[in-house]
Amino acid sequence: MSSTPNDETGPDSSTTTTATSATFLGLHMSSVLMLAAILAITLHLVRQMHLSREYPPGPRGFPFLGYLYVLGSPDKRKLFAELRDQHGDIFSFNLGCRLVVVVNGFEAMKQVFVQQGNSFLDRPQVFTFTHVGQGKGLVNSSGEVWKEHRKFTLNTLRSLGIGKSSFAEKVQEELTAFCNILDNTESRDFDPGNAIQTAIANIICSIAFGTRFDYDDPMFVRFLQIFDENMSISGGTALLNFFPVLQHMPGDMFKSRRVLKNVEYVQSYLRTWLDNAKKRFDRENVNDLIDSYFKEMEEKNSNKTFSYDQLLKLVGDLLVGGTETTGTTLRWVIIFLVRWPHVQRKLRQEIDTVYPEKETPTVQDRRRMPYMEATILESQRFADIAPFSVTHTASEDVEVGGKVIPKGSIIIPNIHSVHHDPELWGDHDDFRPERFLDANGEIVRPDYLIPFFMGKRSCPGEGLARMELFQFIATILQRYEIRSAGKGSLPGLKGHVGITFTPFPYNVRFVRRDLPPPEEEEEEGEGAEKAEESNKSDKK
Ligand code: HEM
Repeated sequence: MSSTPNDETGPDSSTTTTATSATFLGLHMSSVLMLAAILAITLHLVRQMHLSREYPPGPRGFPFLGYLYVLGSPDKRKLFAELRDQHGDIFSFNLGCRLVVVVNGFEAMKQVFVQQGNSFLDRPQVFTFTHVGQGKGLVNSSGEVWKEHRKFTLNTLRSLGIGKSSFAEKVQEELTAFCNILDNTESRDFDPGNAIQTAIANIICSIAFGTRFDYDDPMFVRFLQIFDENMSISGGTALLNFFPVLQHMPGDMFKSRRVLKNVEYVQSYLRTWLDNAKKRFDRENVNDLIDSYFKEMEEKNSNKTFSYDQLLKLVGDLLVGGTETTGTTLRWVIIFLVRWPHVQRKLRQEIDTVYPEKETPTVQDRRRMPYMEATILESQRFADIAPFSVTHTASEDVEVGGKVIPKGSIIIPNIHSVHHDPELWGDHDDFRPERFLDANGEIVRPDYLIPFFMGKRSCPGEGLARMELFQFIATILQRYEIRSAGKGSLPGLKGHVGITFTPFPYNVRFVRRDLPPPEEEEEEGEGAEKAEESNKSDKK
């Protein structure tokens, strides 16, 4: 039955049959709903247009969906550079239900994360932080939980002597095990990735539990594999931060269920370590981070947020934060030393001068080794392993440069835009440690080198990482010459941009300096020339 204009007079019409009124009611309701939907969409669009004039400029994309193009972009470093050119240092775009604000360049970053830093300390309330990170521990928490756990972590790392000679011995112990692995390769092609990751994870384990694991311990190997898998697949779950409804899709298209299962596995593994530590806890004999935490819990100091679950997350955070980052940096350093062999040669000379009797390199000698220090700084700048740091949110509406960064928006600090800013560095695409040395060969470290980020939420592991990088590189180069793999194939400068920027797997050779070179090895000079030549044509 078709509707007539009369139908719209309403259900009171005396001649209307029951069927007609049902149809009429249905049509009436659907028209009302449609009108309401159109009105809501119009209001939303008008509001968005109005608000977007107040927000930092940028592409707005489709209604409700936002700037989807960013999701398909293979390298966000390039996309953000283009958007910065078009819209300025602070630009924004909508993505699903969120406004994303990207902060570029050193001055803008200082303004947001230092000068107005107190309003940008928190983590956004989105899938990554609320579901994967459970809003607990240190990396994923905000407010009081974050404040107390941050203070505890910094104090404990300090009291354990991180960055000082007492702890340097622990790092050296691990390096002995690591060098055994390299010795066993007998100068053959070898991918050092797994060994590096295990060594660095072991150092965090000594800090957390006072223990280390064998490189072939099956449980530890499995644990690290799960860790690794989550680093590589968790990028896919980022979509759920912007379109949370997708969490409820059947199957596991975004790998979120897999990521959460892995998190559960890691938690249960850590729980057994914690349970054991709890059993042997002796408040008079506190030697590691877990014991310090138990002691704080017992004494009920000012810490109101401490709990077993928070500790579990904190230990996981230190393992994630401290293993992937330092390990990835070391993997890049090895690539750079093979691709720029004159840098490797200079470093070996410096090491041999400071340690003529092949004494064990120790962190106290850092000041006597400016070229080493400069190479570490340049590697951190050039590799830029945390190109977008970790996302923050605004805890209130904040005005920056005449625009409003609204409460709850997702804020991306674009560290890459600083480390590869031609105005700051000039030849930013060249690997040149000398940029950190003055005319007297002394270190100059500009404050716009920010691999550990800036402000109150900067990396608490900086001291440990700098110590590890120094001791690993100095010890490796004292013992080996690192050469390209067979047939002179060079490890590449391209990698995967995820949470960190990681190199693709590669092989190199660690040739013992104290043994005669293997017979079929080409002379260093030959491979070195090839490498220098290749760098000219193979820019990052
Ligand atoms: C070369 C090595 C490292 C680099 C480049 C690095 C870089 C960073 C960056 C960029 C952040 C994010 C700051 C922010 O929230 O914006 C961060 C946070 C963090 N890092 Fe590191 N890191 C390194 C090593 C370490 C180590 C060795 C540890 C372990 C002790 C560690 C533990 C953490 C933790 C727990 C956080 C979260 C801090 C917070 O939310 O308050 N990192 N790191």
